[in-house]
Amino acid sequence: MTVLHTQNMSICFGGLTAVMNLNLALEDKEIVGLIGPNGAGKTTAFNMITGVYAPTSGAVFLGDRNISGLRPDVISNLGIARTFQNIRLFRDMSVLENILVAGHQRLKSSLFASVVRLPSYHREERHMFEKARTLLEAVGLSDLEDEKATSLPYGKQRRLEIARALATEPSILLLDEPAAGMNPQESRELTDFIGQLREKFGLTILLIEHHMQVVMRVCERIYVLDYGQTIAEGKPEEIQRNERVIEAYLGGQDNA
Ligand SMILES: Nc1ncnc2c1ncn2[C@@H]1O[C@H](COP(=O)(O)OP(=O)(O)OP(=O)(O)O)[C@@H](O)[C@H]1O
Repeated sequence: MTVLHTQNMSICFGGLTAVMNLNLALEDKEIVGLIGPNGAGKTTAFNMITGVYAPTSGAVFLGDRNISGLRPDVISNLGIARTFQNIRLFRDMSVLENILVAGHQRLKSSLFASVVRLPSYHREERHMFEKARTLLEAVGLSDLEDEKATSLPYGKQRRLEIARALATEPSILLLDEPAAGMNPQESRELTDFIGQLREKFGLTILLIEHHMQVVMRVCERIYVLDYGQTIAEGKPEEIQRNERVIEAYLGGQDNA
């Protein structure tokens, strides 16, 4: 079952077509890679799927619903979450507080209930703490809940960022270069972690990544962009053999 697809999704910035006629489909619980050289249009594709930009032409569908151009918060509420290339944590907050803030959008209590602290709000708040702790346990950060977010080692900050995205209770998770800046040990752990996330949270995952070992190990299917155009789509072994891909991208990478 296709859970998300784009239909000839395109965007122009002035004279530059950053993404042209992208037809990408995610099947339920698939892990799919989106790769390509710098400036190929990968993050821009994420930005259109998550409502940061509206496509200039074409559309994004979540199930049967056309979500093109909806606001990012609306799209997040519909179950699409993302992480960013540069880690975006609340630097001075603890690990637990970072999760609590992210889960806030799922609160049902009214402003009035929270301001006068009605029992219903207390119940919901307690539930929020329980959920945040369950999430931290699931991503292996339980013992660090009181640490300042930025005091964590890099790999753990990435995990926390992913946990923050999960706090919005998504069904689809978009990861933008999660292995960026990681050492080989951390990126091996990340590969396993992404696989576990799908199982634990029943997620469909779309992954932008330059680290080819991570992509080839974790993705079941891969789309390759170059100058905004889709130059290949297929299984990892097909992509590795594809001449156009090798020429455009893999050939220039020493970690391919
Ligand atoms: N808001 C914008 N205004 C103008 N040009 C933009 C804007 N956003 C992206 N671009 C351009 O669109 C193209 C695609 O950029 P994008 O960031 O999507 O590439 P990418 O594949 O994610 O690259 P990288 O791997 O380096 O992150 C680039 O030429 C970029 O300069």
